[in-house]
Amino acid sequence: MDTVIRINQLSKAYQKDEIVSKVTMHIEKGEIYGFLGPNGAGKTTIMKMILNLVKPTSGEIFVLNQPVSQTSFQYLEHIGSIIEYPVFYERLTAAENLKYHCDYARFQGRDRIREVLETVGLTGVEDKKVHELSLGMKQRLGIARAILTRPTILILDEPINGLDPVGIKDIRMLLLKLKKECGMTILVSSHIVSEIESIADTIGIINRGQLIREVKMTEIRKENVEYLEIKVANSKQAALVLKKKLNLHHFEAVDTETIRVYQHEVPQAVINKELVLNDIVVNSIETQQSNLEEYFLNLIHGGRQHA
Ligand SMILES: Nc1ncnc2c1ncn2[C@@H]1O[C@H](COP(=O)(O)OP(=O)(O)OP(=O)(O)O)[C@@H](O)[C@H]1O
Repeated sequence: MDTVIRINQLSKAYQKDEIVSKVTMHIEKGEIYGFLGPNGAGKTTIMKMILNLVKPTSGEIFVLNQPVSQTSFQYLEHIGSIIEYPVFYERLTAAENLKYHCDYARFQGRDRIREVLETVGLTGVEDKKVHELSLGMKQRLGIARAILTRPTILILDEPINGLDPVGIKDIRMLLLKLKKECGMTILVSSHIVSEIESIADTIGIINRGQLIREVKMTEIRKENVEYLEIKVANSKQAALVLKKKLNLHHFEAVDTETIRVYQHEVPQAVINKELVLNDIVVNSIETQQSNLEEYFLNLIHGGRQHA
């Protein structure tokens, strides 16, 4: 696979404060790269450095195999972006805002305006003034503007921030569509794991300026532990049966009615039968998987999170 954005040992300091520290990242062609980290971790600063809006203190950035330097701007025609939030002429219409962007970018293709509005699901609102649009619509209009000149890379800084569940779903669907139908490479940041988990191909986890993990989602799914969650009338008694009768030892009673079994060698049906034979009421038994949220919190806080 081609690496579209390669970042090597990138650092940024303001005065003596190093807010990005030796970050190395690889964003592959055609993937959605979820850039995850708590507020203030350094995500926006890294995105700004990729876009040549902030000068790195040290390290290297390559976009489409070309090194980014203070004087390189040509590569930016391959990138569409929204950093922080999209800013519009609020009293102009959606279409007028896009038209101005075409002029500004010296892009000859005004018929593309209708096309991008359709892509982002804003057909019919071209004549609405921007201040009349909802936050979710503004975000989608921002994405329409970012893809107007047909860039191959899209960089979005927390595009889901502040949106309601429907707005979040719309953006997720839109990003998947841009990846699938337009072959775009998308770098999208978020501080909320669940917003990105279902669409990302790769996750980069950043905390306090350091990239603590870059991992394919397929790997995370493999790494994440599968366990059997059993709901019983009395988890203490059930634990005794698991230990004494089935010789299991890797399990935990999460509360008085829930047991999680992390060993896989004893089939679910056998566990169920043994509990029932020993007069334990089993209300449900099902396979579960710890999710990215737990994985993320583990990495950020260095330990499993308990409620
Ligand atoms: N120009 C600047 N001068 C000094 N400090 C800055 C500057 N820009 C950012 N910072 C600091 O760098 C740190 C990282 O900020 P950044 O905006 O990159 O984080 P982030 O992960 O995008 O978080 P958020 O989601 O809150 O925007 C913060 O502590 C911020 O206050």
